[in-house]
Amino acid sequence: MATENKNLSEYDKATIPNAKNFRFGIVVSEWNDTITEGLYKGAIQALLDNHVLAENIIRWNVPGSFELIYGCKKMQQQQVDAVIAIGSVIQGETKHFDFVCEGVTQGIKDLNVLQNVPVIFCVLTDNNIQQSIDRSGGKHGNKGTEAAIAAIKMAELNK
Ligand SMILES: Nc1c(NC[C@H](O)[C@H](O)[C@H](O)CO)[nH]c(=O)[nH]c1=O
Ligand SMILES: CC(=O)[C@@H](O)COP(=O)(O)O
Repeated sequence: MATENKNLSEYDKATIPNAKNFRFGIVVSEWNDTITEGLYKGAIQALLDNHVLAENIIRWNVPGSFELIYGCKKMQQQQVDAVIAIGSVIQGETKHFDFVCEGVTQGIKDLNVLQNVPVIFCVLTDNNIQQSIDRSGGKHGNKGTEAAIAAIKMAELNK
């Protein structure tokens, strides 16, 4: 099912574990920060709505999505139950988009394989800014919300 056929912000609260005892790390890329801040807002709201305590959420910024790999690796060491990687990669004139997207995807996959703290992939990889707007609080909802719910579920799984 493509994103256009579902709303990223919708979830059944009855199916979400109570997250009041969980700690979360959120690493936010500064590239396309109007988008990444929108994703962050969605994630924070969903965590708080599911009883996560504000003092149990750590936020770090990194320059771009490629640096999410290193930032999340360090965040895994902060006694958190899950990490959320937030980025926005938008196609430009060159193939750089392909390399950034592939690199961050593989890097975050590796962190999930090599370490015992789940890292949630909240990285938009869009053809244009409108697609990013639509997925960070626009008509398709907020991928940050989706990522926060995934983080709670994975933290519960990892208990
Ligand atoms: N073009 C985008 C980038 N590029 C920067 C890289 O992520 C990285 O910071 C740089 O190559 C230095 O290592 N990053 C994004 O997050 N989004 C983009 O659209
Ligand atoms: C994803 C990118 O690195 C890209 O937005 C950079 O733009 P360009 O390919 O025009 O250099």
